[in-house]
Amino acid sequence: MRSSCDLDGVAIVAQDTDPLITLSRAGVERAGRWLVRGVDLAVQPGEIVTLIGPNGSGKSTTAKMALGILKPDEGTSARRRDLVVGYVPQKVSIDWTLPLTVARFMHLTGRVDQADADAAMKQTGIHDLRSAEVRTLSGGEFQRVLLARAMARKPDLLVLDEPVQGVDFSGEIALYEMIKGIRDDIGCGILLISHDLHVVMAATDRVLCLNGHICCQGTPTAVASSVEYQTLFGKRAAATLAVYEHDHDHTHLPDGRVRHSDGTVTDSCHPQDGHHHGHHHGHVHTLPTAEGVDGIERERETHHAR
Ligand SMILES: Nc1ncnc2c1ncn2[C@@H]1O[C@H](COP(=O)(O)OP(=O)(O)OP(=O)(O)O)[C@@H](O)[C@H]1O
Repeated sequence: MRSSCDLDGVAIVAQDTDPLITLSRAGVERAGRWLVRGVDLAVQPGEIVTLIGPNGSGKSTTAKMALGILKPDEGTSARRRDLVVGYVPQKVSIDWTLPLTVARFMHLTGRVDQADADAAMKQTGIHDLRSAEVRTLSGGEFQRVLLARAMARKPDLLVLDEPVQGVDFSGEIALYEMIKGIRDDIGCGILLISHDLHVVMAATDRVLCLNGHICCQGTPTAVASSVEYQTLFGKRAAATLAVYEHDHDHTHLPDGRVRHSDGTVTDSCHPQDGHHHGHHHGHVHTLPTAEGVDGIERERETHHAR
């Protein structure tokens, strides 16, 4: 049984068997423009859902709607009652001139039990860094500190906005292994945001590709058994990474317009676009880049080059 929507347009889900968070046909509009529209999304306990899409495609906006930070202007956003969320945002504002140790940073926002903070620091491998100044940490260490801080809350849902940013390839693999380990240990749901359009965490149950709406969704393909990927990534990486093959029936043009499968061009995506399942290539998102309009295909090359 669900309670009715409150004044914020955010429904509270009463039943423990419902998903942790649910978005139904949800959208956010600013200054007459839909940042995202028509988004259906649910995350169950223990499930890993990865949102992918190019820069500005609405991934963070979607996550913020799911968390209730942003109110949908259309559709609904529902969360389980008393849902505990661990959120690692894309950007963290810190006054780097102030001395701040890792141990203090763990308690900076919100109350966290010391025992939970210690356990989280151990699990993310940063316990030995607890007396270190946050400003001296490497990118990978700082991401692990953010993860530890989110975990110490013992969340039902962990929301990670680009957790592997600023982290090198082996650090990325280590972080993905850690995130999977957290899910296995505490059984929380995980909503992961990534701008890598092709390579996702292998433990991902479902991938949603956003570009102002859900362009396509499905399960990634495991690459662990592929000799080609083992050669490219190494054995450990191939076991941790998977490939997502897109399936779109329309093309996003560099000027923001959309070409549909029947050849017509419209100013924006229709909310009813997408929602396709299955996996095959044969689509192209053309995005403006310094060199021209080669967004996705270029990213694939970049990744293979690593
Ligand atoms: N408050 C706002 N007012 C107007 N436009 C906004 C606002 N917040 C975000 N946007 C715009 O909405 C679009 C989606 O932003 P969002 O941060 O959700 O994208 P994203 O997919 O997470 O991007 P990135 O990969 O670059 O982090 C962008 O074009 C952004 O400029």
